[in-house]
Amino acid sequence: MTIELASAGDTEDPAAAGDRPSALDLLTQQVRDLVDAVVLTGVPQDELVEITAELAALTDRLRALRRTSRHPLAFDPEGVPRHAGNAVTGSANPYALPLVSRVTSDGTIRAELSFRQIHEGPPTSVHGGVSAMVLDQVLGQAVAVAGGAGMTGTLTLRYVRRVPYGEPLVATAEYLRTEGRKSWAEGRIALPDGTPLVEATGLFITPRLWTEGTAGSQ
Ligand SMILES: CCCCCCCCCCCCCC(=O)SCCNC(=O)CCNC(=O)[C@H](O)C(C)(C)COP(=O)(O)OP(=O)(O)OC[C@H]1O[C@@H](n2cnc3c(N)ncnc32)[C@H](O)[C@@H]1OP(=O)(O)O
Repeated sequence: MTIELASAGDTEDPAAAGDRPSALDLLTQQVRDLVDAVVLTGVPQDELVEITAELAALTDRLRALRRTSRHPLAFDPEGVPRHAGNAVTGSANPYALPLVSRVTSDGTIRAELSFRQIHEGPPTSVHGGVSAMVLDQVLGQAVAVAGGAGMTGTLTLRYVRRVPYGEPLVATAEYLRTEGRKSWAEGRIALPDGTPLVEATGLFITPRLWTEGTAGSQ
């Protein structure tokens, strides 16, 4: 198999890399696959011991050279914040789904997603905190695209129906209004036919420090 990689240095600038995955993106996806495999594995104990030793060696190889800075925050042409290290969207963060959002013609943030078994809370259902994390992100993106980027002040959720994993779902969010440094948004995780599973409203506050010219240093 030939894998066409983004060229060296592109990892810091997704726009420059185009649609080609970087080596770091591929590593990250491999680790996600690994995590899924760990949750579902049924291999015998002695095999688990051997695999653990191999993973420990790989972990040491990755630690041989450590980043000294965070992944940078950038904005795509639609104004959606992109951050490779983000816990929900990060292309370089194995913990992230990753969630890929776009802005629709009416300004709605829309992301198609599918949770996995690693997101399980109650048996056969997605953990409520994981749903909250996704909604925090898309609501935050909605206010950011509208020009009111901020930190979450409050996030209110209504869990309407159980959220399944392994099925296609849609997360959407709309900017509502701004008063001073406060902006509000609402959103939901729904089935593809629009049936709501979790609904959310959120207040996002642009920290005083950001308005004083130190954005991104928090
Ligand atoms: C530019 C780059 C942007 C990048 C963004 C990418 C986004 C991507 C999407 C990411 C999405 C994920 C996002 C995440 O995960 S954000 C992570 C989760 N949230 C936090 O960690 C926030 C922690 N808190 C703070 O940093 C500060 O307390 C903030 C910034 C919120 C306010 O501290 P600041 O010193 O600036 O404000 P102030 O004290 O002068 O108060 C101002 C006004 O606000 C009112 N108030 C204050 N707090 C609350 C509250 N909790 N609920 C309701 N109201 C609150 C207050 O009464 C006052 O009202 P009024 O008296 O004026 O009426």
